[in-house]
Amino acid sequence: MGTDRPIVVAGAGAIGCFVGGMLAAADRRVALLVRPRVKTEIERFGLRLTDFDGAETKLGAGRVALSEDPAIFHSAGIVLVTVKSADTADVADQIAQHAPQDAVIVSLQNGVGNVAILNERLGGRRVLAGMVPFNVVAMGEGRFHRSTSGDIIVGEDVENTAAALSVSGLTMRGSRDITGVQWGKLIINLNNALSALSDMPLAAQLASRDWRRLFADQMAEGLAVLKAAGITPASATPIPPNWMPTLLRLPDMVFNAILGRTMKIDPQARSSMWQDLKQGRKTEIDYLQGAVIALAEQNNVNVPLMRRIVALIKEVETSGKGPPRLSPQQIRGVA
Ligand SMILES: NC(=O)C1=CN([C@@H]2O[C@H](COP(=O)(O)OP(=O)(O)OC[C@H]3O[C@@H](n4cnc5c(N)ncnc54)[C@H](OP(=O)(O)O)[C@@H]3O)[C@@H](O)[C@H]2O)C=CC1
Ligand SMILES: CC(C)(CO)C(=O)C(=O)O
Repeated sequence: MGTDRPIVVAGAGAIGCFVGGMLAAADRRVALLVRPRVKTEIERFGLRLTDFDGAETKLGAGRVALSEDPAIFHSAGIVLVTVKSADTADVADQIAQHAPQDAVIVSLQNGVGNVAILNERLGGRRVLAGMVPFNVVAMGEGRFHRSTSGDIIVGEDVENTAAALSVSGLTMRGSRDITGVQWGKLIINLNNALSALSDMPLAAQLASRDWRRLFADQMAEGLAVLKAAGITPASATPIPPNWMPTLLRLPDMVFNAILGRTMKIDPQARSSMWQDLKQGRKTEIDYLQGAVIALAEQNNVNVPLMRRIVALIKEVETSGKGPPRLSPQQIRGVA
């Protein structure tokens, strides 16, 4: 695979620009497959990567290659897939057409279905699942802000791709149970919709016990589905996924003490689904709640809260009016 060949980022948005930018800042050769809007933004402002701990990395536009043309994959050693799940099939076809056969493809996407789509379309190339635990918000003018802590987890492989991609300020670790890690992340991602419907920063939401109880109730539905389906979710933090509903329901003081010890989260954090609604884009709800609901149906488990949340998100997607600022009671349908 060789890290002397470029790392090509397939889809330069919040995650793609942050991860690609951190790799470029560590002198890796990085190329971004970009949309025209993002290309213009980076050409004008360069990249400014800021962090929850106050770290800041600036890169001039020339530090990363930018192209709208998928021919940019032609000499890739590693391709990082960072498009939203609905775009995976299209970008996979572009990679299949242009990337070398020995390029390693790493999905840094949420959800549990992207790797299967990539494998199906990439004609025998090596595809690894990855999990990004932290939140990145596109702030405009070339700034991408990482607002929560955590290391990226990548499926373990003999070539140790995770280590090859680890640089100062951005650690990637290998895991033998990447499928469990992805399911564990999906349970956390069920909250993306609640963040989007509330229009609140994640830290403010987590500070409210009413919101935490709602998070917990939806997660409990999700965990019951995984249990019925025989799936064991794994955690990237010291807190096992199955404990999360109980922890979230704890009184503020106890909850804050535990959260403070396990992760950092700053006031800017907003879920990727909030960013989608804010920009009038379709969300990944079908790939997050949708994947759990499909399993619930196969295993005869009721998930009424999750179904209501999906319906609310779809309403907002259709209206195009952006995050609707609903309260926990409105989301539960009791207000
Ligand atoms: N943001 C976050 O904090 C986190 C996100 N994730 C996951 O990471 C993945 C990426 O999310 P995020 O970075 O937020 O998404 P973004 O929407 O910010 O970025 C994706 C980018 O890819 C572009 N794109 C899509 N298809 C193509 C294509 N064929 N060619 C070129 N560009 C393309 C999109 O353009 P356009 O919009 O014009 O289609 C967009 O600019 C998702 O699965 C998300 O769930 C995981 C952890 C945290
Ligand atoms: C916020 C975070 C990190 C966890 O839900 C995320 O995965 C997202 O925004 O999509």
